Amino acid sequence: MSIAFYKYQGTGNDFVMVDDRNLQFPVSKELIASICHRRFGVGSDGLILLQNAEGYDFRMVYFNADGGEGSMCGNGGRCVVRFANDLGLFKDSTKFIAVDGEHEATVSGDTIRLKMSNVKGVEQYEAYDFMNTGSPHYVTYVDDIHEADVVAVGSEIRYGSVYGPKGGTNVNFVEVIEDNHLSVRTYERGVEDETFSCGTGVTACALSAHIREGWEGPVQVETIGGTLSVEYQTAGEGQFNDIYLIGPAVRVFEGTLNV
Ligand SMILES: N[C@H](CCC[C@H](N)C(=O)O)C(=O)O
Repeated sequence: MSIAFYKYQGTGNDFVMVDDRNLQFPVSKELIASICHRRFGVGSDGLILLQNAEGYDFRMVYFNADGGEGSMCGNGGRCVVRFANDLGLFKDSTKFIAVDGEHEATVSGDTIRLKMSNVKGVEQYEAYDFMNTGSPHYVTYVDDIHEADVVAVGSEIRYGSVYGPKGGTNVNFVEVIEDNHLSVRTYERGVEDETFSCGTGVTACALSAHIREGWEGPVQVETIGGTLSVEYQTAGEGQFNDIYLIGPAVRVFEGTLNV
């Protein structure tokens, strides 16, 4: 069968997007992994199905590049908002449902402002912070982000004895540039590689830095693929509400999958 697809990217985190409102997409781990493969397929960090959802403008169903259904994806969320806007499903602001619950978003020119799930707690250790921003994130600090061995150290932690048995974690490396300004590189589980940007990861790093540095925010975050901004309200120790991930998301090309 032939399926129309669209390729989107948000700060270099790229996704194959399918309008699946007719629920025709033949979901299988192997098929999705082959579509996301950068040699044998379209090539992307993940695949997103846009489906109908009662009471919402749409549902976001996100799969990692390995074909497994992932937890929340912040950049994918921003990209699917752009896709829904391109499809004419809403004009300026939208409410949709994803694996971690309800999300609101607004579109203003190039910029997508996505409301993230509340963060209910941050585990703090000497060497790192750990929290769930829709996906699990390990946040560790380095002096020079360019020197970080993201894949080697990231995969060690992702598969290690603490997080490996719990389903793994994404691993973020943070360099503090100045007040309210970070540089972040991320090893993503499910992609099992460094990606150019990770939205839920960038969010976790901004909140971690708020706790460690006492900043007021918003926090600007540099990634390999561009700049994101994170706004938030504090809501008690290690708790945050009204978290927004803000940045660009664009359609790159479209085509047909023969599956
Ligand atoms: N790239 C995504 C994160 C995907 C999460 C995924 N790697 C997992 O934990 O299953 C983002 O922008 O937030």
